[in-house]
Amino acid sequence: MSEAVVETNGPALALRGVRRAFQQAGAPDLSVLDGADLTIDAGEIVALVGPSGSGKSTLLQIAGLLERPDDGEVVLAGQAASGLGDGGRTRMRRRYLGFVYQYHHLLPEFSAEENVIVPQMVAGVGRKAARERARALLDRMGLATRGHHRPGQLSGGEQQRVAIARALANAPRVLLADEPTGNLDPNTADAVFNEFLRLVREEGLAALIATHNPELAARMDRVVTLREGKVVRA
Ligand SMILES: Nc1ncnc2c1ncn2[C@@H]1O[C@H](COP(=O)(O)OP(=O)(O)OP(=O)(O)O)[C@@H](O)[C@H]1O
Repeated sequence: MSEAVVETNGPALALRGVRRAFQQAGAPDLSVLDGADLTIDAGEIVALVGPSGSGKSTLLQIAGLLERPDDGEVVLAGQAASGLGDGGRTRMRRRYLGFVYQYHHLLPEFSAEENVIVPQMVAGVGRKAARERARALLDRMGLATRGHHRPGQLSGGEQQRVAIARALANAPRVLLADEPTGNLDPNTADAVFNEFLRLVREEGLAALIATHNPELAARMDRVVTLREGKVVRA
């Protein structure tokens, strides 16, 4: 099968019959995802909830093409990922996906602005255009004056704002986030989450956001729950 990335209409992200089990020493395999189905339309923001250990991170890893399911299909921007090799999956990930994690994972030796520039240059964007996009995103996250600071010189909330700007740098089609404000105090989390949602809506992205916080989940377009390995309505 060709590894060329093709664009088609349809849902931004679809998971179909996704299964994933982990081996456990001396015990039967642990089935985490057992036929999970989920479709997210372009521009739709979906909260993913479920108890600790229900498989939210596993589902995000599979949706993000970072892990392969044992069975089932991931379709991103109309293209099924299962037929692709590692190179094709990496290209799809770079072209279509942005990630935000609980911990920011910024490069500590680089400034905030450079942290948003680097992934664009990896994707082939010229330095000048990448800098302009980085400045615009940081500005929209309320960090216009902090672009030259390194992560260690920023507060936790500011670091996470930079991580959000970085995730949006290459204008992904789908944003995947795992407890994006879970590391912040409640007030900061609230403010950062509002800005995050505003930016995702302004950019017209589809998003799947795992959270333990029901108040944050309620601000999204739709809430789905992982229960016994399946995606069900909340
Ligand atoms: N690589 C792995 N090897 C073995 N077991 C794993 C692996 N990754 C996840 N698991 C197990 O799969 C289950 C689901 O884990 P996962 O991290 O996806 O849950 P979660 O819903 O994101 O949990 P939390 O809300 O606590 O972050 C857990 O029981 C976990 O221990």
